[in-house]
Amino acid sequence: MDLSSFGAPSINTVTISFARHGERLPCVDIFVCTADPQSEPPSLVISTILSLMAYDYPAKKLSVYLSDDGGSVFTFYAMWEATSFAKYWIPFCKRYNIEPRSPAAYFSESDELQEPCNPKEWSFIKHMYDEMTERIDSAIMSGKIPEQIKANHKGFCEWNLEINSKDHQSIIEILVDGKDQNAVDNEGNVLPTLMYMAREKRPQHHHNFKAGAMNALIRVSSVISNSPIIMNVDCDMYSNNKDTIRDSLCFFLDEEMGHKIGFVQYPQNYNNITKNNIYGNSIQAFKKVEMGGLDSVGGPPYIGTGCFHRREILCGMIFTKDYKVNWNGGVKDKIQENIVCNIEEKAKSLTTCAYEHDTPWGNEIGIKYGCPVEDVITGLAIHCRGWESVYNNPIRPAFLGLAPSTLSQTLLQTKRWSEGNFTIFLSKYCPLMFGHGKIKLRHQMGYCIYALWAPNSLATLYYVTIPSLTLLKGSPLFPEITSPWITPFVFVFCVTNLYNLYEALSCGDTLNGWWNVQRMWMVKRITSYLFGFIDTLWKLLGLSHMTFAVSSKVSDEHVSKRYEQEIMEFGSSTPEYVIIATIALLNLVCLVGGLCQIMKGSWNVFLNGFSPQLIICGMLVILNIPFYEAMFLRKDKGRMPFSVTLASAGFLVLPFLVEIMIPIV
Ligand SMILES: O=c1ccn([C@@H]2O[C@H](COP(=O)(O)OP(=O)(O)O[C@H]3O[C@H](CO)[C@@H](O)[C@H](O)[C@H]3O)[C@@H](O)[C@H]2O)c(=O)[nH]1
Ligand SMILES: [Mn+2]
Repeated sequence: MDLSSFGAPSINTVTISFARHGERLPCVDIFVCTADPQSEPPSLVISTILSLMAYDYPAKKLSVYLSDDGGSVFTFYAMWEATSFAKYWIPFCKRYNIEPRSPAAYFSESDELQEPCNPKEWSFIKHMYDEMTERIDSAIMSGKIPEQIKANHKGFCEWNLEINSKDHQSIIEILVDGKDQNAVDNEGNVLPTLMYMAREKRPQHHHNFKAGAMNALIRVSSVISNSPIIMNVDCDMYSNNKDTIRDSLCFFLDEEMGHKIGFVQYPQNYNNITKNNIYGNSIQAFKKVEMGGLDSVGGPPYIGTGCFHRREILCGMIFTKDYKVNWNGGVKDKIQENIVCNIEEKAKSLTTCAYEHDTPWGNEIGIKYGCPVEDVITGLAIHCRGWESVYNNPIRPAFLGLAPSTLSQTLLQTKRWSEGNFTIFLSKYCPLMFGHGKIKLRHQMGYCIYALWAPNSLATLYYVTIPSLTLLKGSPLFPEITSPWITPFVFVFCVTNLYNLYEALSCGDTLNGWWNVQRMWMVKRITSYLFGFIDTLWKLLGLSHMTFAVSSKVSDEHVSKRYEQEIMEFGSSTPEYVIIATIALLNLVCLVGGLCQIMKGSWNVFLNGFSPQLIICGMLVILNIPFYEAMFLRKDKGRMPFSVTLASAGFLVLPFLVEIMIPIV
């Protein structure tokens, strides 16, 4: 997508400003968040960290910060290991100009030596990497870290017996101090600053999930590097392109328009999407067309990862026409303060549970609290303060991460997002309750549409049940094709779907992939959006509190195998599956019943107007094929649990019982 057609600065003008800045290039702080060593394994986290440390950007201007909400000694240990490995990895990457710079991704992409590396060196680095991951994994397996390793860093002392992820003091450890003359790689080049943070957690204090972690990082980094640009990624989103920092700065440094730009957002790309996108997690048209198109109306929303912000705008600054940037942050502070311990102590005091009490943090300053999509609502607030944003979608993806790889994880993630979007919608009308009254209607329009997911989920339920029932019972509860208003409806339905199909195919999706996305939309509407809606109402009534279920980035061997083969994963019983199975069975039973009636000749399908029912029901049955397989044909562990099939068969009988008692006329 050519951004310039939407009014964004073109790369040409920006390359010029880049050349002009030279040594005066701004410092950049990189934030990485992790929350749970089980769903986000430490070796995954450090691969991301290493890819970020190896950016093609002056190392003395780069600082990488990890926030660990899991407060895990294993994550800290992995970070300590990564510090030593970085001394070999970074010069290796730079010497041979390799991509991607996440060691996990690099070695899994190329199990064999790649040109132009020196074979000996390549094997040496690979061996070193394998040994490191083995040490980390075996420490995790055994549940403890060898004493001789612990003796190497004072940081390990922070973890005593009483510590757990929900109850611990602030832990701040500077692993590589960029100001230290001795912090160099094995070729004597400066290393980027590297820091580990686990903010204080106490059971009686709410910690505001990722938003709280990001805000703690903003404060901590302000006393360490205080760079004017902040980039953030989720712990699975490794850098896949060594030039991303330079590319992004081009937008901020643009002489004509740069001063208006608050943040530069990259798409969320995944490296684990199957050929036909079985869970519909990657929608190319959304990434290529819709997000890009938003550049013409002030820019895309902030989507939580793969984003560069000005520090000032994250701290609440309002845009003014004569806004002037000070690009000097970062370097100056590095020279001023030099005693690591002092800085660590100061940083700790900024990450206590009580620090934010009675302050504007989480509202006017920093990432906003109280919304499960803290990213989107924060981005909207930034737009409301007058800033624009830019979407950049280079051909070589800037970041690659992990999409949910089971059905339940996908539905859980969608539920969180639907709750979040619904909360944004409500925040307009209940500002007191959510404290985000400043969102303007214009910025909100899109979210009104999201909010309609609740009625939408009900409408979907209607369209997946009533046509079938009508077909079976022969009573027109579902409008017939002959009624005057249904014709335009059918026309609109067909045209939008055909256009949608065309767009998907032209953006690189497969036909099968498009079909899978349709199935997932249906499933998400009758489960995630429905439950998301109910949960948001619960919260509104004060009956429950906000949660943030971290999506798992690992699955066991058999589960991943099925994922690669594009076999849907069920396995355990959940209410969502009962809904899915009930609807699927209902469609099947009704289609069979309807067809039997036709065979018996009791009504002429094409003359008395039941053909739309037949078509819709038939399509739904085809859409539901993987669910029938999961219920009746599959033998593997990921099949639909028998209890779910039984429960849905029970629910299926209900409408027929109702009919016996109150006959449908
Ligand atoms: O208490 C928490 C919970 C989560 N996280 C981190 O937040 C990130 C996103 O969590 P994940 O489970 O991967 O959620 P996704 O649905 O994949 O995340 C998308 O949606 C979120 C909002 O719902 C955004 O915050 C993310 O940036 C965006 O990638 C991960 O790095 C987590 O480690 C924390 O740091 N603390
Ligand atoms: Mn994620």
